[in-house]
Amino acid sequence: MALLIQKFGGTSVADTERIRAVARRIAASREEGHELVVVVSAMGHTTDQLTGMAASLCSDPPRREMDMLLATGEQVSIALLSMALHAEGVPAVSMTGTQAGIITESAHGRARILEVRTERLRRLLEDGHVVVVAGFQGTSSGHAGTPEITTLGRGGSDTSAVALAAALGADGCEIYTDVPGVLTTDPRKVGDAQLMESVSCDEMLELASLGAAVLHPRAVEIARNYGVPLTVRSSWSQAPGTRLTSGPARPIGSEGLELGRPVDGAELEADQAVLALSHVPDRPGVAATLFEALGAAGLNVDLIVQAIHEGASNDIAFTLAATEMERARQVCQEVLAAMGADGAQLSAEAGMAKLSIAGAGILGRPGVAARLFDTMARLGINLRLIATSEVKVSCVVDGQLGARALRAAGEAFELADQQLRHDPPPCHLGDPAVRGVALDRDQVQVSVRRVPDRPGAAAAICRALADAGISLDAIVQSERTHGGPEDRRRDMSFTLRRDDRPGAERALAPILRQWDGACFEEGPAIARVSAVGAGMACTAGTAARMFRSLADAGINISLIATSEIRTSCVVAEADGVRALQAVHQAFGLGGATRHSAQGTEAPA
Ligand SMILES: Nc1ncnc2c1ncn2[C@@H]1O[C@H](COP(=O)(O)OP(=O)(O)O)[C@@H](O)[C@H]1O
Ligand SMILES: N[C@@H](CC(=O)OP(=O)(O)O)C(=O)O
Repeated sequence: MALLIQKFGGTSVADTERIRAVARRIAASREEGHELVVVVSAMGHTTDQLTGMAASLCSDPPRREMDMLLATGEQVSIALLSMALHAEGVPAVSMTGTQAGIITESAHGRARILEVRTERLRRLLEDGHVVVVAGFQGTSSGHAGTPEITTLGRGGSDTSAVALAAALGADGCEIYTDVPGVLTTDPRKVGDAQLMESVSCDEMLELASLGAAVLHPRAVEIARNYGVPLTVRSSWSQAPGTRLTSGPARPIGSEGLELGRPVDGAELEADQAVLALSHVPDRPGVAATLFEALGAAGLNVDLIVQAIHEGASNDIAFTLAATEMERARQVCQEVLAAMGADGAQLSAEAGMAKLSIAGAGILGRPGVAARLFDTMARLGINLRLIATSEVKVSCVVDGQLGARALRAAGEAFELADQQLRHDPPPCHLGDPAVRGVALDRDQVQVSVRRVPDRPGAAAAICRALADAGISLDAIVQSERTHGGPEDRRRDMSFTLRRDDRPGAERALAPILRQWDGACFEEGPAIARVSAVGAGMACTAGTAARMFRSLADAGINISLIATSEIRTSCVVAEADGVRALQAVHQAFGLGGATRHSAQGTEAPA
């Protein structure tokens, strides 16, 4: 007999017929002897409909009232499912998040779970009940100690389910949805997407936060932190679905279930070089040609960043081992000459070091990157290049300052000596370079022009955004500079969530006023296509293959950002789905089996 948490998403409980089918499935699990806690979402697109109703009445509804409204969606499904279970002869009790003991922060609309008080759930389980819990919601103790209904943010029922599994020490958490499991990409957009039997939590964290809606990244983070056995399966079949694999678990600390220490370790990779090209022509195929040539010369590139800048030409920078710098410089020169890129400039700097902090708690906490950059700024260390992902933040700094930078990062994140590593071993050869690809159309690209090129500038931008609760992705500094040595400026581009754009402009206004001539600039509508795989860092040529597939489809790349296990390209919004299809095909991810989603896409 096992204790299982089963979560059924909105599509699986979209109407009473489906609720009945879910009840039968739960009854069958119980027949097998399992103890069950069931988490459900609101029926179908209820949450979108409620949000639409609120918007029709008020342009900026109070967050407290939004939580009060949205929490009703899940309350309908728990009651109906419990009734359907009674009809199947299963003793079931429905519980709101509050009744189930889900205690959260007081941040309305995006609350993190602090703890789950499991006494009542355990008593009901001992009495033989199936407990049906409303996902996506909890309760805070409020400012004056008064309990308030909170919601966890869109897609939050996955988070509720995995948090309950962690707190109850369940034997497994099963996410039932409208697809057979985690596929190589969204089957609604790519017809031949294939099922993955297993995927690591690190890879899933990236995929989920880059657009794979099948699992919420916060749920993956909890599963990874506490070692919850997690599977994703279809509500309509008995097939085993996808198993998530994670490293060793850690005990639930006193700091809050979702708020544990965000950073697990820091590492420094010495002897790096930065190659930088500026004023490169902005047309499809440039990045592909360059990185193919580097790959053909046997050069393994690590981080890559690229963005379009003033004059509609590109700046591209990448890092690799310093021992390979001269050969890389030669290859770049040859490629630029062959392209006839007369106005392009090339620079190469050895003696650099890459400092990285890693931890599943970085996800959704923009303050973590900001704290790292603040720490560097206080030491007067300039950031040559920045790469961010959901589980890692890296920056390239002057190699002579590397050891100091690592120590300071260790102090800032309260890391013990054994959590600080010099020159970490390379990744495991044999991991697939690309497991899956994802498309995110919820992002916008923005630029901040004429940022002072001195320590602390990137930190100030990240800090201002972090204080406003805004996460940045893909931060790219231009290679070209404006102004003389006294007042040298660079442009910075980044992507952020579409909803956050107005808030970002407001948050940055005070600092931009201090930097004479600096300004905020919105880019065109974009889509971000990303490839993710644990073997990416040790498989030469992966990025080049992605760039080539886009070039062959005639798609221009306006921004490139990589981290260890992913490469993201920003393209025009209209090219998004075609870009996803091209990249999926380029890595041979398609197959003969057809998997389709049962639900309908959420209304725009
Ligand atoms: N890599 C992927 N694998 C599987 N499904 C994906 C992937 N990327 C996006 N999806 C989409 O996620 C959807 C499931 O998530 P969601 O609609 O939130 O389900 P639920 O209603 O069960 O919560 C699928 O219908 C599919 O279109
Ligand atoms: N009902 C909430 C929570 C949720 O997780 O839903 P689903 O499991 O259907 O993605 C939402 O729509 O955001």
